[in-house]
Amino acid sequence: MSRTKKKIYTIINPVSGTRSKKDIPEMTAAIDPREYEVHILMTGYEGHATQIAKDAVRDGVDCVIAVGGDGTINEVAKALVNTDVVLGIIPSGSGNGLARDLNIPLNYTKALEIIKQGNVARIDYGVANGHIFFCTCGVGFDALVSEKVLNQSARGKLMYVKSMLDVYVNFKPEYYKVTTPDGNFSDTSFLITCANASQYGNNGFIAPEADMQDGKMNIAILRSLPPMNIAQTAIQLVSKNISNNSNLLEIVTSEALIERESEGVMHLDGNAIHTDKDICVKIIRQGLKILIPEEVEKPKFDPQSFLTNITRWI
Ligand SMILES: Nc1ncnc2c1ncn2[C@@H]1O[C@H](COP(=O)(O)OP(=O)(O)OP(=O)(O)O)[C@@H](O)[C@H]1O
Repeated sequence: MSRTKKKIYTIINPVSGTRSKKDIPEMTAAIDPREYEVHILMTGYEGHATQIAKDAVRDGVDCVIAVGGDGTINEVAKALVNTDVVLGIIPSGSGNGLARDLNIPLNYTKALEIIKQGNVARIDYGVANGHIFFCTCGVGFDALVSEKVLNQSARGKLMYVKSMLDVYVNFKPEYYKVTTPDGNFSDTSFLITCANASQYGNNGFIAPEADMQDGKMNIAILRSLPPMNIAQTAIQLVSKNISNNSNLLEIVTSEALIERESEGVMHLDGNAIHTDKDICVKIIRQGLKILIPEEVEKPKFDPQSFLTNITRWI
């Protein structure tokens, strides 16, 4: 008697990151063909990955493999939360924050091996004014940089650095009031980041202690960033030492209300959107099933990769 095969959808964002993805359809199609029926789908536009992932849920697919960066993973995963469909990741973006945080290798073959191992974990996700995020969301400087990047036709690190400088020179800190069950804050700030994952991507650790399975977020509030502190703060970000920054305050909590002076931009997993003056952020505990390495041990600070990280950020 023939057994029904399990179904996998592989969703590939052809424009994410800079690495070629030409081998990925063949690689994923070769996942044990006796057991699995693999469908390969390319995204054609922004938001398409969510549509395909919703179809996957409706079609009773067992696993969706997202091939892209944090933006693509966000689009796919938000359709899978609170379902039994498991997310697999082949990191192929620019920052790859979620994959790095979960110790998923950036190498395609190794990432596929993790998927084949079939170790399913559950991770938390965040909701900010109804918008789902998995890594970080926030307001202030990094939200404005995300918005600037979104409006550029060029891509690449140079454009990113230029956008940061453009935003920095015109930056006016806003006044925020943050109310949580675990502590409050009110003052002007350079940025406020709600971190479910410990990093923005590219090993820029804004909340090195954040844990994606604890039902909480680490709210990192950087009160100011004077020019003479920029280099030191960049070093602290890549060396997981941002807690030594005297301008940083952290609140670990499961929900928060962020009030600001007017409506404006907010970023979610590096993508900028416009939202209300007040932002309600909540963490939903372990609402996403995901394939991760069996031994999830967070990488410790590695002095050898330090220079590489610094080069990436500056
Ligand atoms: N065919 C397409 N054409 C144009 N944009 C697309 C297409 N498919 C997906 N997108 C959009 O591409 C954007 C960028 O993707 P993604 O964030 O995965 O890559 P990245 O920015 O290189 O990586 P990271 O977020 O890790 O830095 C997403 O916001 C997504 O909506």
